Amino acid sequence: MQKTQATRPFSEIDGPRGRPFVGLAPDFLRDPISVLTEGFERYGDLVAYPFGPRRGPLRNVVVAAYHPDAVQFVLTETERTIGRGPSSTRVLGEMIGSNLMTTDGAEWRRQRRTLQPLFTPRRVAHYTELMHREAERIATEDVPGPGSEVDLHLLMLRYSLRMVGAALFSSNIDHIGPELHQLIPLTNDLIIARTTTPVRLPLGVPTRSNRRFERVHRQLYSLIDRIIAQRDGHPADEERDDILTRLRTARDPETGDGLSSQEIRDQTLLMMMAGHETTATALTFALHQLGRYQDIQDAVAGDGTDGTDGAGGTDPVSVVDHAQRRDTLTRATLLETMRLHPPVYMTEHAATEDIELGGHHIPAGTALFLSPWVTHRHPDFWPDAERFDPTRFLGAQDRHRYAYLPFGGGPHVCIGEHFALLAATVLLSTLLRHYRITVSSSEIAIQQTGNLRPDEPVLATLHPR
Ligand code: HEM
Repeated sequence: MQKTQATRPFSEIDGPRGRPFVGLAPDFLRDPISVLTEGFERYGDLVAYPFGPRRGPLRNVVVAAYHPDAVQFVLTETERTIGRGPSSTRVLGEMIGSNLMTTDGAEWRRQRRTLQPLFTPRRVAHYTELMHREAERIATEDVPGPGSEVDLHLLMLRYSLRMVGAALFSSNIDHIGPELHQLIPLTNDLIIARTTTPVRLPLGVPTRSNRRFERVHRQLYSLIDRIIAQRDGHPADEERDDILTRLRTARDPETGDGLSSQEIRDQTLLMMMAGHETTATALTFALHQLGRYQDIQDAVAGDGTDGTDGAGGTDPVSVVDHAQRRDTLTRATLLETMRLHPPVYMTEHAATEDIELGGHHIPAGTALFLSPWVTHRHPDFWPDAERFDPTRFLGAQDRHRYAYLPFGGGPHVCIGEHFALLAATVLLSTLLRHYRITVSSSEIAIQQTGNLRPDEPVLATLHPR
């Protein structure tokens, strides 16, 4: 680390005191978004949060960086002086194996090199027709009837599961929906509990919590094995062009090595878990916002159909063509939704060497938090931050590149970003061409374990247009 004269010591980073011995751990486990937001409002761009004693050998102080300059530093230094949060990554690995989210260094680079070509915008565009087919099915087969009330989140989970199932396995995986939707929050809870426990016994020690952890781990793998076996057991009429086939034939461009079958299980399980719920959450919040703001909804419904799509078009365009365009109100609506409700509202990192961040010295080993939720509301970068205004994302934008990070950034940027945005754009366009949506409540109660998700059904009425 290059220390400048002005570098201030770690101990001078301000932050809440927390409770004796345990610091803010209980408050954080209960309501992380409030702890992060209040820390920023009170102490500013860099905040020290005690998660144990503030001093002594058991000291555990986590630093949250909210200013886009510091966000940029953390994300772009990743794989150099900054790595993943060690405990959460280790525990995630115990649950879902060795994959892009649980490795770093040379092993992660090898995996990323091999998988990256599967997720380029051009490659992902091949799935647009398939996404449109699944979106039409949702609009025509899954909405109970004209003027009926639906749970938007359930509907979006169904869409994103079908879409992920079709893209990953060319299979209809509707039948695993109930099991998976029960397993995802359970998995999150177990991972958080094991990450934050003061004494983490090896999984081989048969404590009650270890046995539960192992049981859920086995259930997840049994699920992925059943899906793969079901898919392989059905001969395809034509050559399949799904992600599983591509994983099986993918080669590391540097060494020519392929992935083992265990690695393929781990990566597909990760993609199913990482891609499915996050996309559904983004869509649920987007539809809910549009239910609140009917004028914006009408504009999005007309986007692409009346020649005023912001992309200079003058003819109505199909959902599939419209989804390929970048500067559209539909896409801007999704981006603005994820500004206010980023499905991944916080990420954890750690300094692997001594660094300087926000003018302070940070010793190696310190855990670092970034929070899209807080940075996306930073008043210096987002005027009138609480206002839902998709036009922020239309046309030329000269804001700080790291003031917006729903998909992270730097080397570990979300590999599924283009896929998720495309799938969500297609669904939004399709559904709004069929229905006008009104919502029953102006707010969505939020559950914050793991990722963001609605805590209760998000009720809406779909009126045929
Ligand atoms: C709206 C939907 C999504 C959101 C908001 C989202 C968000 C994120 C974020 C913030 C990260 C960085 C995490 C970190 O730095 O610790 C990430 C990483 C990742 N995401 Fe996504 N994601 C979404 C959809 C998807 C989809 C559809 C897939 C898979 C097909 C996916 C697969 C991954 C993987 C594999 C990583 C790890 C990348 C690496 O470290 O190399 N995500 N995602």
